[in-house]
Amino acid sequence: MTTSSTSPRPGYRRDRAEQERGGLLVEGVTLSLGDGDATVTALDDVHLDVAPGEFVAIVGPSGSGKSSLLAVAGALTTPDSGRVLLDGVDISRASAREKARHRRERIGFVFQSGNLIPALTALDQLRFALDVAGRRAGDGYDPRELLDRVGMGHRARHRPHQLSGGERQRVGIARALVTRPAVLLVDEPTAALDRARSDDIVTLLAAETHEANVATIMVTHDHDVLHHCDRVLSMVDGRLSE
Ligand SMILES: Nc1ncnc2c1ncn2[C@@H]1O[C@H](COP(=O)(O)OP(=O)(O)OP(=O)(O)O)[C@@H](O)[C@H]1O
Repeated sequence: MTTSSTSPRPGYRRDRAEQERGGLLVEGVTLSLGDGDATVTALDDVHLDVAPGEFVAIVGPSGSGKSSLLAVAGALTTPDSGRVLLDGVDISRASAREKARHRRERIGFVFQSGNLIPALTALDQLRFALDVAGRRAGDGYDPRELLDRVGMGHRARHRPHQLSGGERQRVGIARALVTRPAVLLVDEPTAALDRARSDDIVTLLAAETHEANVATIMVTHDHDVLHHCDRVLSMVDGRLSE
C-alpha cells in the first residue's frame, strides 16, 4: 500500500503535539528477520498511534508480523528503521540498559496464560513487579486495591496453581498495570480460555485501559472479543491497515 500526504496513514489519529505528550507512536518501522536468502520482512513501514486510554486490537494471519510489532513496541527488538515513541521519547535507539528500564517502568506485558511466578501468591506477584521496577509504596497502584479492582481481592493469598485460567489472567493483568505503565502490550490473552471467560477478560482489559489511562495494544485471533476494542487494525505481510 502506498501512503501519501493526502491519505492518512493507518493508525494515525492524533496531531503531532498530542502524540508527543503521551501514549505510543510507532513511526515508519521496518524489521527484517533471518539471514541471507531466508530473510523475512516481518514489519514493513508500520505506522501506529495509540492514545492514552485507547484500546487497539491487531488481528491477522499467522506469520503476518503481529508478535514482531509487540516486540518492537515493547523495546524487546530494535527495528531496522523507524521510531517508537513512548510518551514522546524515542525508545527504539536507547541503550540496552535504558530499554530494560523502560520495560520495567513504562511498559506492561500480558501473555497468553498469565505467566505468573509459581511460588508467589497473587498479592506477591504485584509486589514483586513493583520491587523490580524500583517503585516504593504510593508510587504505582496499591497492590491490594488493584487486585480488588480486577476482581481478585479474595484470591490474594492464592498461588497460581490454586487459580483458574481466567483468574491467573486477571492477576497477570493487575501485575502488568501495578507500575502504572504508559503502554500495555497484550498477546493472545484469551487463547487458553473458553468463550465466556474470554469475554470477561477482554471486558476487564477495556475497563482497565480506560481506568488506568494506558495505551493498550492487544494481538488476538479471537474475533468474538473485538467489539470491546476502540479500534481494530489488520496485519498482513508485515503491513498494518484499518
Ligand atoms: N527469529 C526469527 N528469524 C527469522 N524469521 C522470523 C523470526 N521470528 C519470526 N520470523 C518470521 O517473521 C514473520 C513474522 O512473524 P511474527 O511471529 O511476528 O508473526 P505473527 O503474526 O505474530 O504470527 P502468529 O500469529 O503465528 O504468532 C514470519 O514470517 C516469521 O516466520
